[in-house]
Amino acid sequence: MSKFKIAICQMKVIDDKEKNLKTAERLIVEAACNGSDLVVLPEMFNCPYNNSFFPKYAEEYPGITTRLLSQLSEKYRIYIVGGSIPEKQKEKIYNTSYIFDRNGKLIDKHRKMHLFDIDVKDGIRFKESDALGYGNSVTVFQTEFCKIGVAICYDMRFPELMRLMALKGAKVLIVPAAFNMITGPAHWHSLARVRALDNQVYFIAASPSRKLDSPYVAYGHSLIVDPWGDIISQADEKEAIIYGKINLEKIEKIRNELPLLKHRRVDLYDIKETSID
Ligand SMILES: NC(=O)CCC(=O)C(=O)O
Repeated sequence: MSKFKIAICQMKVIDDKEKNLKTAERLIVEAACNGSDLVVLPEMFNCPYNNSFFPKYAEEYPGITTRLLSQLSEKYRIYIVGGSIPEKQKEKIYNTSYIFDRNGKLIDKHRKMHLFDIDVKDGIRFKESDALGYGNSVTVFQTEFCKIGVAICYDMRFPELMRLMALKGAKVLIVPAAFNMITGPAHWHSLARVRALDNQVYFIAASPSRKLDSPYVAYGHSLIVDPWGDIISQADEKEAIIYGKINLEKIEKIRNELPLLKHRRVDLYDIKETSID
C-alpha cells in the first residue's frame, strides 16, 4: 500500500457553528465518495479565526464537533484530520486538531505549539496567546500507509518542528492553517514547498476559503506539495475540495538520489541552542 489519496476541504467558515459543521460534513462526504483515504479540514473550521470567538465556540472533548468527525470517519471508513477547533480543558482553551481513524476512533490530537503572536507594521497584528494556551507535544501518528505528522498553521514556520516529525518517521506532514492576506501572498507557497523539500515529504497545507467580510481574512490557496517541491494540487481562494495522490515510492526514490537526511552533520549542530543575538 504505497499509494493513497488525500483530500483537503477548503471550506468557508462563518459565525455559526452549526452551519460550519454542515459545510464540513457536506465536503467530507463528497471527498469520501470520491475515493479519499484521508480528509483534511482547515484551522478553526468550526469557528471564525479571531480571539473574541474562541471562548464562545470552545468545546470539551467529546463535543458536538468531535462526535460528528468520529461518526463521519466511521461511516465512510476514512481518516479525518479535523483541522482545528477551540478545545476547552478546565479553564484553558487550546487550538487543537483531532485525528480519527477509519473506525471513528480518536487516534491522536495536536495542540498548536507555536502561538501566532505577531505585529507586522501596516499589515497585521495578532496575539493568539491572549486567548489560547500552548501545546507541548509533537504529533506523529501511524496509519496502514505510513506515519503522518500534524502541526497547526504558525507551527509550519518552525523548521525544527517539521524536521522532528520527519525524523520520527512522518512521510506526510499535514498542516491545517489560516494564513492571512499579508503573510499569505508573501510566504505561504514558499514555506510549504521548502518544508516539503528539506524534509523530502509530502506537505499538505489546508486553508479556509477567503471571506472578505471576516475580522480575519484567510488567504485560501490550500496546497499539496510533493517531496520534490512540486505543487501537485492547489485551490484558489474559493470554497473547493482538492485532491492529491501520495506515492511513498517517490519519497524513497528522492531520498536515495539526494540523501539529505543522511548527510546531516548532527555532530556539528545542536538545535537546543537558545541565543538569538
Ligand atoms: N493562524 C496562524 O497561525 C496564522 C499564521 C500566519 O498567517 C503566518 O504568517 O505565520
